[in-house]
Amino acid sequence: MKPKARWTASFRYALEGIAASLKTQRNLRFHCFAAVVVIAASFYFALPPRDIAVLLLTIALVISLELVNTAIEAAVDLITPERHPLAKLAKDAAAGAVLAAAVFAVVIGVLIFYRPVIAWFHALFG
Ligand SMILES: Nc1ncnc2c1ncn2[C@@H]1O[C@H](COP(=O)(O)OP(=O)(O)OP(=O)(O)O)[C@@H](O)[C@H]1O
Repeated sequence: MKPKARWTASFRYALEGIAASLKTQRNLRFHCFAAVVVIAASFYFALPPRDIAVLLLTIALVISLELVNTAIEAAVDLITPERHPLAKLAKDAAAGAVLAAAVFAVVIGVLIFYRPVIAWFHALFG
């Protein structure tokens, strides 16, 4: 395969992975929806580029970990249909990684949006 065709195929497979994960993983759909809301809010509140960059990085981290979590779940299910403590550890640790990133994402969101939202409320309701 030519290098360009190989690159195109890899890109297509990656998009297929994202599409398949979106179809099967409700949490991933929720995180993508939350990401769209956060990005829209960051433009609405005219946040400085550095804050938007931090939010984008945080969103990328959560969504990427959600995709890795999906991959680990699939790999574990492929390896063993039986209950095994290591299978549990793999799935729970992967889910824990998503949870840790999501909790810190909420903290980062509060830190960044706190002032503009308070100012917005003051402007609206005096
Ligand atoms: N093969 C297994 N051996 C031991 N424990 C398992 C195994 N498969 C799943 N579990 C336990 O059950 C939990 C739920 O697993 P499941 O495969 O249903 O994924 P999930 O967390 O429901 O993810 P999702 O709903 O996003 O697919 C895991 O977090 C783990 O604690």
